[in-house]
Amino acid sequence: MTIPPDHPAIPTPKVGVLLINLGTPDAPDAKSVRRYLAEFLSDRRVVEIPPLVWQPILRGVILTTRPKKSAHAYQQVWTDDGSPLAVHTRATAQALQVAMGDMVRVDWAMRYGNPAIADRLAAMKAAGCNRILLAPLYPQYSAATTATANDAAFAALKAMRWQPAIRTLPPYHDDPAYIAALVASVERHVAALDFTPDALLASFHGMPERTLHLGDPYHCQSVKTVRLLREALSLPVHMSFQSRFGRARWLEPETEATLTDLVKNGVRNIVVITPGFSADCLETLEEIALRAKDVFLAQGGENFAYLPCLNASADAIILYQRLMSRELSGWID
Ligand SMILES: C=CC1=C(C)c2cc3[nH]c(cc4nc(cc5[nH]c(cc1n2)c(C)c5CCC(=O)O)C(CCC(=O)O)=C4C)c(C)c3C=C
Ligand SMILES: [Fe+2]
Ligand SMILES: [Fe+2]
Repeated sequence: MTIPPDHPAIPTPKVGVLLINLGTPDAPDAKSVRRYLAEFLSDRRVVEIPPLVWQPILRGVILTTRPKKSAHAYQQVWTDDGSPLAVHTRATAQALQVAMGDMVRVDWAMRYGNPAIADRLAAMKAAGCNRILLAPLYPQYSAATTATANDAAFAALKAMRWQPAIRTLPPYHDDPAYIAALVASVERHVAALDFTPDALLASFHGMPERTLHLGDPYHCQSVKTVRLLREALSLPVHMSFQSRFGRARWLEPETEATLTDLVKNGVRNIVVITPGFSADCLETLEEIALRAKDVFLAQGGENFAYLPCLNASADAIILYQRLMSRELSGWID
């Protein structure tokens, strides 16, 4: 059949980008934190202990003690608009939507809690998206973050009769656009400080050490990010791993121990960045900007500045536009 000349143009495929972050409680109270931790820590990609062993410990010990303590920590960083992780991720999606224009629909979701990945995928599909790029916002690949975000998306697709076509964003730990965004952000924030730093510490979220021996790329990708930062910055750059959980050995060196060693070695003025986090959250704002700062100053440090994550900054939007446009090649041109 030939298409008559007055046939309406075939509609351009509706392409979507779903930014995915880790997830956060709905409110900074023990009940909401408990619900969030129960979902998060029951994920077998996060805690790789057989459920018959792990669930009694989780239900009997962790979920009876940790929610109250964590809720107190969340209260110290909560904003009028909600949890920082959600606020920054939403702002990033909104700014990226403006940057990418009408050809792409940009949405955001959380792996745990709200907005749920399944709900946002359904909404994108209902809006006509038949090609979707899943973009877990983790520069360094980890099964506990990147893989589980994609798992949740594929589980949602499993229930769809008519699935959209899917692509996933690879890790971008050594992408020149990511390093350039971090360097621009560090230089801008350091120029605005009222002290001159002796060194910079890049603190990454920790992982159990066994994941490194099993061949997971997270540690090596974090080390490469730091090497590239070192080559681009004029400050001495150190690295460490934060947010230990449980009794197993985690990646070393640990952040607070590293800060203590740096003071012993004469560093008095430090800037700390958390390049493994795309958005500020409990782990950066409470653990680093508040608690790690106290440790550094108590050990004899004089000046400590935590520099924010890329969040929804202009540097971040330039980076994400570049990353997403590359992955969308052939879908939008
Ligand atoms: C086994 C435990 C954990 C692993 C493995 C883990 C890996 C991991 N996490 C992030 C990013 C974030 N984690 C956040 C909070 C958080 N992480 C754990 C445990 C593990 N993380 C817990 C128990 C918590 C909750 C808070 C607490 O009770 O201490 C967050 C912040 C969430 C927020 O609401 O602000 C982020 C982000 C990465 C990148 C990662 C592996 C590379
Ligand atoms: Fe974590
Ligand atoms: Fe923490």
